[in-house]
Amino acid sequence: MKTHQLFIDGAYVDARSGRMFDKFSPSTGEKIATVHEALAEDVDLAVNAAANALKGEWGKMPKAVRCDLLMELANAIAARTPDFIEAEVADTGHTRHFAEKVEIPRGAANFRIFAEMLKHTGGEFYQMDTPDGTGAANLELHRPKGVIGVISPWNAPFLLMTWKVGPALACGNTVVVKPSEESPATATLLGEVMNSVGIPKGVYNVIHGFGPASAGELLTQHPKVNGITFTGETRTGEAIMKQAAVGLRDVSFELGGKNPAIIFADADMDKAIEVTMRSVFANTGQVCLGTERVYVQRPVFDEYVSRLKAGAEGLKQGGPETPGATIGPLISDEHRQKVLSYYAKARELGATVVTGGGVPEFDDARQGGFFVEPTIWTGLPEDSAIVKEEIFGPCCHITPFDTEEEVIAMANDTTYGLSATILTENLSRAHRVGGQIEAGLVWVNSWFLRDLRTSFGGSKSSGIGREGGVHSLEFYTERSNLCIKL
Ligand SMILES: NC(=O)C1=CN([C@@H]2O[C@H](COP(=O)(O)OP(=O)(O)OC[C@H]3O[C@@H](n4cnc5c(N)ncnc54)[C@H](O)[C@@H]3O)[C@@H](O)[C@H]2O)C=CC1
Ligand SMILES: O=C(O)/C=C/C=C(\O)C(=O)O
Repeated sequence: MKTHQLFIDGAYVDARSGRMFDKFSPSTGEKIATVHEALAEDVDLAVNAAANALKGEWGKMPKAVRCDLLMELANAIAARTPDFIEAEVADTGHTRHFAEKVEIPRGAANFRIFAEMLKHTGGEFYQMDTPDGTGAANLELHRPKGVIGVISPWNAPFLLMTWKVGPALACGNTVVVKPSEESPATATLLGEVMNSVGIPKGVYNVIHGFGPASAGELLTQHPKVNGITFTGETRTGEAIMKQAAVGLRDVSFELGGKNPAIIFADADMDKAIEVTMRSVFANTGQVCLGTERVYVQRPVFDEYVSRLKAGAEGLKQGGPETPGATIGPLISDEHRQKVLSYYAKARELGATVVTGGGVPEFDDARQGGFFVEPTIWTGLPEDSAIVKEEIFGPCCHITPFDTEEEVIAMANDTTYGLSATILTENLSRAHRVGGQIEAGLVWVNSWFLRDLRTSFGGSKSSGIGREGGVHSLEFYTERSNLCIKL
């Protein structure tokens, strides 16, 4: 049984609050860890450690040295890949394949890319004329923002946490990370690796706990936190924004989605199935970028539905302990209840259940886990809760369409605007339709293809701001213009 302490000022410490909570395995339901919960005194210690580190060795470190250190950190994470995989799959129930191929390598890449980018980024310079003819020179300077509060979710814990910590540290900030209460392990383990490569103490701090009236709320309200970055549910984003308003702290939010996939009749059907099998079912549908609404042009509707059904029924359910498993459990019993409430609602609303819709039965340890059946519906109107609300499970609703105009209107008829996927072999159509989709990310003939230099984030209720490439550097620094009269 593991115990996860807090990581503050370069050391693992017990929470002064004296409070602990339990962490359960998503794939068996058994208790796997006890976690120390940070309350006011602990949060204060972590934030003060981060604030002090800005004034010490880290704050004075030349940019090139800092970036080299982060490259070393990326290599050290890669060297500890098996440990990170074990920690991540135990907390999340993810298949080993997903952790090995996607999550942990991206954790290392999230440090490498921003260290490389920062090292080679030049500055902005504007020369201006003045009435006396001597002119002036403007230098746009970038300073670290300060102490960054990182609130991260459980669906891809290491990937999403390092996506924030990587650029924050590359820009010279310090961080206090509050990982989800459902996934404390990899953020905690990272403290050990930070120490092993010599990242100065206080630069990276981890506090555990919940959101309201716990570590999350206390961190985002702390007056010495200068910026807050968050990935999670839209309503939580709204709560954090209110908390951040005191003291006018800057925020960067990546929030929920109800993302469409649009399959045109001219699409390569093998590709359409391959792409949407991933976009609907990868990580058991617990991906903010995932597809929960599929729109299929009428001539290929029946073929698409029957082939996606076959694909869903071919998935093998199981956690990291199950050889050959291709789809894992949901993160918690609470989340399973939420997903199942939508399964029940779909039935009440009269959906055609193409496949799934229930809880699978197992005759082994998986019976205690938080599994639900991969599920496909058709036949519901566009204004039903199933088509409008983020479910965050392995499920989608499929609607037929006839024209481009009709499908663009349906795709955009949502309060969200995170991502979309278009399947077509017609490049002009891809360009025409893709440009009209109100979402931060639109993929054509692919999904989750990520170039880390590009902007990442959502419009409407799916977020505030963009991270990725230079956009991360913009959020994690404070600009000042130095105007020198010549
Ligand atoms: N868009 C996305 O990437 C994600 C969406 N979700 C959605 O959110 C639903 C709820 O899942 P949760 O884990 O409860 O997500 P959440 O958005 O409530 O939690 C994410 C993080 O925010 C923290 N938090 C919660 N309330 C807070 C507050 N007032 N102040 C500061 N921190 C706070 C949590 O402790 C956690 O670290 C899921 O059912 C799913 O639909 C969940 C995770 C990620
Ligand atoms: O690739 C990224 O940077 C972000 C991926 C986001 C998710 O997987 C998510 O929030 O579900």
